[in-house]
Amino acid sequence: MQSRLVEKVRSTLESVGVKTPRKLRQPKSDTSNKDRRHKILALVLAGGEGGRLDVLTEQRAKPAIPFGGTLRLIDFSMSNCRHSHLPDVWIVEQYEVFKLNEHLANGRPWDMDRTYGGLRVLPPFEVHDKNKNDDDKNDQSGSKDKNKEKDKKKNNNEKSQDNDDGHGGFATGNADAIYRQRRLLNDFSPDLLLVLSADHVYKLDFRDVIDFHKDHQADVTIVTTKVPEGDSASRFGVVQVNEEGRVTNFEYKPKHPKSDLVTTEIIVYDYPKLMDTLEQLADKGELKDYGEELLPNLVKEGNVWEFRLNSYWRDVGIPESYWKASMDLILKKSELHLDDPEWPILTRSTQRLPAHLLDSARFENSLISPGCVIGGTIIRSILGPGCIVDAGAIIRDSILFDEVHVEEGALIERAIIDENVFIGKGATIGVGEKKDLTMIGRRVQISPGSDIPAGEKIHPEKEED
Ligand SMILES: Nc1ncnc2c1ncn2[C@@H]1O[C@H](COP(=O)(O)OP(=O)(O)O[C@H]2O[C@H](CO)[C@@H](O)[C@H](O)[C@H]2O)[C@@H](O)[C@H]1O
Repeated sequence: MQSRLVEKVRSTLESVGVKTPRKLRQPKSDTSNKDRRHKILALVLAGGEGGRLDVLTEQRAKPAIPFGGTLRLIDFSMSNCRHSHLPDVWIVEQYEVFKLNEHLANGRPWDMDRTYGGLRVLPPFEVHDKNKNDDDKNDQSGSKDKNKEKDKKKNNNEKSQDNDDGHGGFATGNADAIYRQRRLLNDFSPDLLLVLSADHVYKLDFRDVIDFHKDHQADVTIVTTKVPEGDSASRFGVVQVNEEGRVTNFEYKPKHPKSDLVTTEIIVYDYPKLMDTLEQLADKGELKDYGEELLPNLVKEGNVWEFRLNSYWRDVGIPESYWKASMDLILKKSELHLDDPEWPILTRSTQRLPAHLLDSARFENSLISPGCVIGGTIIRSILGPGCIVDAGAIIRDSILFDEVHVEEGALIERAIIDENVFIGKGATIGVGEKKDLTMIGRRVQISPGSDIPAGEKIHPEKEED
């Protein structure tokens, strides 16, 4: 009744040329779990080591890396889930969980901290190991066959770190990570599983992909995009499609890509089909990443479709692409439009005072986060919360994470400086002919007058006890 009235108001307004707000437009399909025909679960894979990001992921999970000063990488998948009104979002974790969990704050930044549904974090876990218990009993009874039993146990462990039928333990890739959580997933029993990574910069209404998937009665829908400008298709899953949009070929990071169409790591699966396939593959051997066995197998079966994303999408899994996407925030602001009031990228931010820009400060096209105190010169750079840049220091084409202190006379060029770094008076970082990015890990102290040449990577200092 109410919706008919809303529809009438909307059509009257639009008939006289008034653009109606999103709230009044026709609602998209109902993704609420009350619709038993399509129970949808979003699964965000956030447990990879992200080793290609070098010193930035030595002490934190890739999804928890800062982006644009105040955001973290996982904010993009989380905000897209929230704005797409997905009722259940689960996060699969494994590597460096503490900082990530602190940021997730039980889902509060995305209004997902609910009693029923909302955010659920899936850490790696151990389950009952019958072999282990039997061994312990034998040990206690002082059996003469102790060594024989130990050998048996060793062989079992070599098979995998898991137990009984493969639940739990640490995953060897992201397909394996999904399969290891199958008990919880099966209990929830979704019809569709939306699998996302947590290291991409984009905005997308997942309801459009889900509608497409249902319309095509697909086994799998892969969101694809043209390989981003200046990037190489070889570091992605590369797909070929026919004229109706069916995926005809999938190659995992091929040396010689046959197309410029790549997967965005946004994939909708028919859940029973996914589990059947994982089950079959697990029987044959290790599951590893889904690009290695899972997707190629499903594509061969012939019911995998592409949903083309034509708007901004960037994978930021290597330093160069992370740096470029960060610079896009400054140089291509309108393309990304991160402060769209209808689709804001939400985050858990700490309370800070506004940035304090001193008389001596000079700026060119930069992003300065709250809590900064700036006396120096900042050119095309991004500063996270709480940075201090003393008068006479110059920062150019660089990214500083939280709480970096740059002293007077220091010069920083084309560098990524992690949180809590101190850069002493007159030090130079990344200055020279070489174009390679310079990266300084967390808590590193650069002494006054030091020269850190372009391309250098300095490992983070160990956490204090
Ligand atoms: N053990 C684990 N537990 C939980 N999460 C984990 C995990 N291992 C990795 N992940 C997560 O999975 C996501 C993707 O992982 P990577 O960034 O390592 O893969 P990559 O982007 O190279 O390939 C990816 O994208 C290409 C498509 O371009 C696919 O073909 C390929 O299978 C896929 O890994 C990340 O968000 C990561 O945190």
